[in-house]
Amino acid sequence: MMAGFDDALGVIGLSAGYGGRTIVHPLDLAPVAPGQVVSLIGPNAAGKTTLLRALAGLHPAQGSVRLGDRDLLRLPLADHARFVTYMPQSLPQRVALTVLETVVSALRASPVDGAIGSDQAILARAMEVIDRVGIGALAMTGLDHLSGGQRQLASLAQALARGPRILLLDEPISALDLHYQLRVMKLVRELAAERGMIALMVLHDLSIAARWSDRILVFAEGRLVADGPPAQAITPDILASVYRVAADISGPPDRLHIDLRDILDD
Ligand SMILES: Nc1ncnc2c1ncn2[C@@H]1O[C@H](COP(=O)(O)OP(=O)(O)OP(=O)(O)O)[C@@H](O)[C@H]1O
Repeated sequence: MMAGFDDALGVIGLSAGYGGRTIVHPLDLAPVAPGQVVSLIGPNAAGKTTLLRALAGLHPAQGSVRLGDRDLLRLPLADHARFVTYMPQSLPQRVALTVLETVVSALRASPVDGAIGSDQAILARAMEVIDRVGIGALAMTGLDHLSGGQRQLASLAQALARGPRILLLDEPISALDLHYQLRVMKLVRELAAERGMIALMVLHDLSIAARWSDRILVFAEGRLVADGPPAQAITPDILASVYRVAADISGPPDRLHIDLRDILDD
C-alpha cells in the first residue's frame, strides 16, 4: 500500500538529554512528506545521534513524534519499531552470524502486513536486499570477517530489510569508498521513492548531503539553526557560524561546490 501524505513525519517539542543535561532543546519540525530524503548536518557533539535515537524511541524524550495521526513516542517500543528503523554508526560484531543470517533475522522480526512469510520467501527477500546494497558475494560471510566498510553495508541491508516507514541512518557512508558512497545514496533515494519511505540521515560530507537530499537540517548545540532545500540551508554564513570555517559556495542548487578556504579563529 502506498503511503499517503497523511503519513508525514512531524516533530513537536521534542527534547532529550542525559541525566539533568539537555542535549536536544525542544525541537519542532515542519512535516516531512513520505518519500523525502532529509540530511541532518552539524558539528561534532551537536546532538545529532541523540536526536536520531530519540526519534527511534531508543532514548527517553519529551514531546511528540507523529507519523500521520499516531504519536510514536506513546507506542510500546515494539510497535514504534514497526515504523522506524535506526541504523547506528557501528554494527556490533556478532561473531556467530553471517550477513544473510542477520538480514533474515531482521525480516523475521518485521512481519509484513502481519505475516512472516515462508522460509523461501524470506530468503529471497533477504538476498534481494543484500544484492541491492551490493554485497551479494558476502552473503555467507561472518560479520566478524568483514572490513569496517563491509560491516556498514551489512548494517544497511539489515535496516532496509525491515521495510520501515522512517529510516534513520547515523553516518551511513562514513566508512565507505567512493563507489559505495554513491551506491548507498542512490539506493536510499530509490527506496524512498519506491516505498514512500522517509529517510533521515546524519552526514558530515556537505556536498553529498546537498546532492542527494530534498531538505537539509542544520543542527548546532542541540538546536535547529537552518532548515530548507540544500542551497538555502548550506550558505557561507551558516558554515561560518556553525562550523567556524570560511567557505565559498558555487554551482547549481543540487550540485553545490563547497570550497573550504580556512578555519576562523574562535
Ligand atoms: N551516554 C551519554 N552520556 C552522557 N552524555 C552523552 C552520552 N552520549 C552522548 N553524550 C553527550 O551528548 C552530546 C551530543 O552527543 P551526540 O553523540 O548526540 O552528538 P553528535 O552530534 O551525534 O556528534 P558526532 O558528530 O561527533 O557523532 C555530547 O556532548 C556528548 O558528550
